[in-house]
Amino acid sequence: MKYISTRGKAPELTFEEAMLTGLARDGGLYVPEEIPSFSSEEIAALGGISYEEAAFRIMWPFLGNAFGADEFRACIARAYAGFGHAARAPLVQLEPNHFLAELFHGPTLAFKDFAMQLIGQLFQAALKKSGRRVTIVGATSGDTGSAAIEAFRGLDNVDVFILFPHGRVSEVQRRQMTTPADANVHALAVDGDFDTCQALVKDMFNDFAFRDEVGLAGVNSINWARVLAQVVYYFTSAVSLGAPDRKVSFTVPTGNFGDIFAGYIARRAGLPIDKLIVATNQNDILHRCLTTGEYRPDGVSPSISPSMDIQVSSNFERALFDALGRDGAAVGQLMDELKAGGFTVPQGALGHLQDLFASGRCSEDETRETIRDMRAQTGELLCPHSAVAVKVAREMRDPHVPMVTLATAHPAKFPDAVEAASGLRPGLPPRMADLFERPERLTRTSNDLAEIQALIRDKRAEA
Ligand SMILES: Cc1ncc(COP(=O)(O)O)c(C=O)c1O
Ligand SMILES: N[C@@H](CCOP(=O)(O)O)C(=O)O
Repeated sequence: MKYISTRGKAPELTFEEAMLTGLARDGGLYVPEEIPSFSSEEIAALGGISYEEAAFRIMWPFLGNAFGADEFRACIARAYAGFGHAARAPLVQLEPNHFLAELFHGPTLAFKDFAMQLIGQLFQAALKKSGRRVTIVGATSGDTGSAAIEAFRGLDNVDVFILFPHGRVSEVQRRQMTTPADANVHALAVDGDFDTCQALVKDMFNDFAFRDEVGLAGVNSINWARVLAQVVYYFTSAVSLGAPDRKVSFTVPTGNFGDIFAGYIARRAGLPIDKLIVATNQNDILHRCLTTGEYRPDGVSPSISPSMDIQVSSNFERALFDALGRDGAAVGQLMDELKAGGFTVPQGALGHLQDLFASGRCSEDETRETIRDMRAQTGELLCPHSAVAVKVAREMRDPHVPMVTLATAHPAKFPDAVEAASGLRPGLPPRMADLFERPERLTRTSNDLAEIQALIRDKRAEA
């Protein structure tokens, strides 16, 4: 199994190399050269087995010979052992033929734990063998950062630096990043928004001298392993609703396009998915692009679903690559235009994207109304991100096809917004009950690349 860059100019890599590399050296993102395909019998056989066994069967064909089968099974077992629900990704019914996949039972209460807990294990296994030391630098709008810090804290061979937009994450998210005392993890509060943080991370990858000096690695969804681990719950959800004999649709609260791209991979691998619906908040660049073909970021507008406050959506590049017939030069051209302000998706590629993805948008008022109504009608207390998706799913779903809406975070990560909408203040699980008493440790910084690189060098030297 080989991995190739969406810009077509970086070396082909194995799964393990792609995982440890993050961004390709030509600025592109790694994707599998070919997508393995599962037969109807193989999909049906996922029914009734554990989440861990399903995870093994789905991911294994993507790995090549990166890990031994027993070694990979052990990594999966350790990754999901700390989840607070036996099913890992349980489905609850909201209304006839509409289900919620609760993806927030992991250690940091967001869907990011599904991938991050696993790649924490895989990094550890790979680095132990090679004796390498890496510096993980990640950008977060709140959830990736806490999941990464939780997955990598205290590990040998890894230093972690998470850049988050100062003042633009919830207090719970910030404290999840700033309260772990482990010396190898560092939370950096950066002036700017998530796009600023993500651009800084990409600039660090494109500075080859720095990249090689510190052994840079990435755990944002630019890392293929992140996307792969998220493919699993599409299969497990669909199978429990009748796949492969029945088609199932999904609505996904979307920001960086990683989660919905995992759904696209599941469909390419043979899962009978009817509609894949991109749900955006008021930062609706993806919805606008999928309807008009114009991709022109016009500034992030802070919302009550802050983890989706993104305008430069990294993984859209992976979808464009396929829509453009895997033409790396054409992708590179559009990405150059993006740097200069934006691009227009060529007609043929737009038609292709529209066949693959539907989309909808949810305003701030609609998010609040959905939280309130769903609590009253179903008893389910949604986080604002999940509410964005539930609203879009209810508007766009075919009542005859089961719809799974992904619930990507626990409401307790956003207690102020949820309380303002529903009158109920969701509480943190007992293991996090003292989160607000724990001492915080963070570094404030400007968004100057050289300043942040110097900071990373200093902190690595102290470790
Ligand atoms: C709670 C939550 N929901 C949805 C999203 C959007 O997911 P993606 O960036 O994979 O599109 C994020 C951030 O990524 C998130 O943290
Ligand atoms: N919403 C994310 C943004 C980063 O996305 P990623 O999936 O590319 O890591 C966050 O919470 O940090």
